[in-house]
Amino acid sequence: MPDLNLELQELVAEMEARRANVVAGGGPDRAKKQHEGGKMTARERIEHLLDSGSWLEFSTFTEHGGGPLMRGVEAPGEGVVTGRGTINGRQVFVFSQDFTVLGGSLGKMNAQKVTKIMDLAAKTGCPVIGLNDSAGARIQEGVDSLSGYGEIFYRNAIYSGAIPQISAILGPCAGGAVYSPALTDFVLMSEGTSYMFITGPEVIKSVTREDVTFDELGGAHVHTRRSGVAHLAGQGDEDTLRLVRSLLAYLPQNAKEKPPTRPTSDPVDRATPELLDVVVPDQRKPYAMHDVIESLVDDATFFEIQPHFARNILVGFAHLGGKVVGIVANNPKFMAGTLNIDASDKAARFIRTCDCFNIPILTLVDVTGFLPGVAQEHAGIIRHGAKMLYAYAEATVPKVTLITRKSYGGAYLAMNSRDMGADVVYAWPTAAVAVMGAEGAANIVYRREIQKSDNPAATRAEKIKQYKDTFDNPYVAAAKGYIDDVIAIEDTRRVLIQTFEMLEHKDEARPYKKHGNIPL
Ligand SMILES: CC(C)(COP(=O)(O)OP(=O)(O)OC[C@H]1O[C@@H](n2cnc3c(N)ncnc32)[C@H](O)[C@@H]1OP(=O)(O)O)[C@@H](O)C(=O)NCCC(=O)NCCSC(=O)CC(=O)O
Repeated sequence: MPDLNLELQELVAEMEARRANVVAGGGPDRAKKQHEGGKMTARERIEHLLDSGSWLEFSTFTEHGGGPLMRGVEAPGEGVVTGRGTINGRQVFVFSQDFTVLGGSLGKMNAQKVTKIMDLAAKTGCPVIGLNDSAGARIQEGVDSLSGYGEIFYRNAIYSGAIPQISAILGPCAGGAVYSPALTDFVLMSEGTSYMFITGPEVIKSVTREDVTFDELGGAHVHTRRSGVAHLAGQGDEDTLRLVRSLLAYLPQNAKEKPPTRPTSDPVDRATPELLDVVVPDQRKPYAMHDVIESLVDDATFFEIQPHFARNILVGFAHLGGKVVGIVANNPKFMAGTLNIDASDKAARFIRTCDCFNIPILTLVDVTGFLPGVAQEHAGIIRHGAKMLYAYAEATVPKVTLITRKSYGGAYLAMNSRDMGADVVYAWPTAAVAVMGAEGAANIVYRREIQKSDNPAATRAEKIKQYKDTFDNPYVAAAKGYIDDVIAIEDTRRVLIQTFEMLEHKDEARPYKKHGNIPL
């Protein structure tokens, strides 16, 4: 009879030895290289991201998918660490690519580890967070690795809108690999240590002869400012992971739930007299829309998304009376708050994100119109601007619009006017709703009269005043029911909170369709 106890001890020891081998990943030298490059290892990142003690790992003993070029190759953990944990007590699923193992490259079994936790996340209705640090498709595994990407992209698309998907880019993310993050709801990058591109500097040099560094081509600075590919950037791994935790606090677990509430001691009826000094009636004086938002929301806390991209429009999350709202606001400080292609894309995407995840939308309007110009027209502002209209109309979450000052022309509609589906529209006494500004309007409508006049300048001034007196106010629109009420600036927080409360159980049906066809 063998000694059962001894046999069991040996089995346990074997499991522990195997596990230790996997946990060591590519070994201390490669881990050291990660640290020297200013990066954490895959497991250190998980520890920083999740609540302490909440980690439950899966697929620890998965091995690589084989093939002639993989004979004799060891890949402990298969280059990715996968499992579940909690963030502020709420369950999330995580995959963390391990650059110390074959450069975190993605092969067949690596992809299987990832898709397993994606499927579990979908079945249990929880967010998925991907920590990306990978050299891309595993060259030795050929088409199997491409297929692996396909399996992940497919799920990214299928689960889109069902559960939140967040990507943190903490190292290389190149070639086909970029499309998984691009298909998720939010992309966060780490400043200085991460990059994303379809083809790298060497290929670009050989094809187009352009000289560009990794960072200039696809670093966090470029993607959060110019391309709009990334939504937020942190200063290094720790900061980026902190941002992921913060972002999650504004999102529900899945499309069937509402975002968590956040208790606040900020009174729901707090008056905001400070806004009387911010929004002055002189239409030419810009003001900081950030100041307006911070005055209105709980604890002056606005979690801005894409703060450096298309700064003419602001989007982000905040709480009103403890409940999450998504805010879309023109920013008169930048390009006079006009709407252009990038602003339309940014806003439309954000509106749809809010709608997917049951987040009511507050729209703050101060807009003179779409940005005029040949470049914008030729680049398709019609197609892009249409996305905003579509996204607002499509959204069934509570939608409240507040016109702070100007709201002119097509942009009036694109900023969620009543006709475009706003549930309630408010205006401040400083608001003006018109087809265009008084100067432009007078020049067109009274051109002949001005030309014929003995004193064209005086006639022009008189006509401008006439137009202003008629339309430069909220009352024409209010009289026709396009504005539900003109409200006191200092009373706005209370009014907004009560209005969103009123809309809390809004239920709006749409006609049967397979899915809509948003202009792209
Ligand atoms: C990402 C890098 C810039 C990182 O450079 P570093 O100097 O930091 O690291 P490194 O080159 O020493 O790589 C670390 C370890 O990962 C291995 N390694 C790197 N890239 C790999 C890959 N794609 N497949 C398999 N192994 C790979 C290296 O051999 C090395 O192993 P060891 O530690 O044992 O020495 C570089 O590795 C690189 O350019 N890799 C190739 C990227 C690429 O072309 N991927 C395929 C994309 S095609 C694709 O995704 C499909 C598409 O584009 O559509």
